[in-house]
Amino acid sequence: MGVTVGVLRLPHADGLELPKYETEGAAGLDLIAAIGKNDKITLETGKWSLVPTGLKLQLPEGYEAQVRPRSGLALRHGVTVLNAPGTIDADYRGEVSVLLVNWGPVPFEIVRGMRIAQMVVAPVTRVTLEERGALAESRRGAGGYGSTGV
Ligand SMILES: O=c1ccn([C@H]2C[C@H](O)[C@@H](COP(=O)(O)OP(=O)(O)OP(=O)(O)O)O2)c(=O)[nH]1
Repeated sequence: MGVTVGVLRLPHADGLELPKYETEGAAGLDLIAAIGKNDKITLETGKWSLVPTGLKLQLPEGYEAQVRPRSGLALRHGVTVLNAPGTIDADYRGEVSVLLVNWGPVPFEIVRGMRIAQMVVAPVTRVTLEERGALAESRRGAGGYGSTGV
C-alpha cells in the first residue's frame, strides 16, 4: 500500500527483524523488544516498564502510529499496553518504546526479540477549534453513560 515510513535502526536493534505484518490483512506491525541479549525485564504483577524497540521512525506528515496491545499476550498473561493506544507523533524522532504492564497473577518475563505489541499507522485529522457561545441542539443532548439503556 501507498504509505512509506522511514525507519532508523539503533545499534541495540542490530540483528532483530524489523516490525512486520504477520498476515496479508493485518492492521498492525508487530513491535519487537530490543533489550540486551543477556538481559530480561521481569514485570511483576501490577508493574510496568518502558520496553525499547531500538527503532526511530519518520512518519509522513498527516499520519500517526498507535502502539496497541497484542490480544494474545493480554489473554494468556494479562500483559497489555498501559497507555494504549500509545501515540507516536509524526514529528517524534526519539526511539519508539512500549509501555507494557502486567495485570496477570504471576511475573512476566520479556526477552530480546519478543513481539510485545503492535503498531498501527493511521491518518490524523487535525482540526481548528472554534469557540462558540452555544452549540446546535441534538436528539441525544447531554445524555451518555448508558442513557439509551444497556
Ligand atoms: O507508547 C508510546 C507513546 C509515546 N511514545 C513517544 C512518541 C510520542 O510522539 C512521544 C510523546 O508521546 P505523548 O504525546 O503520548 O506523550 P506526552 O506525555 O504527551 O509527552 P509530550 O509532552 O512529550 O508530548 O513519545 C512512544 O515511544 N511510545
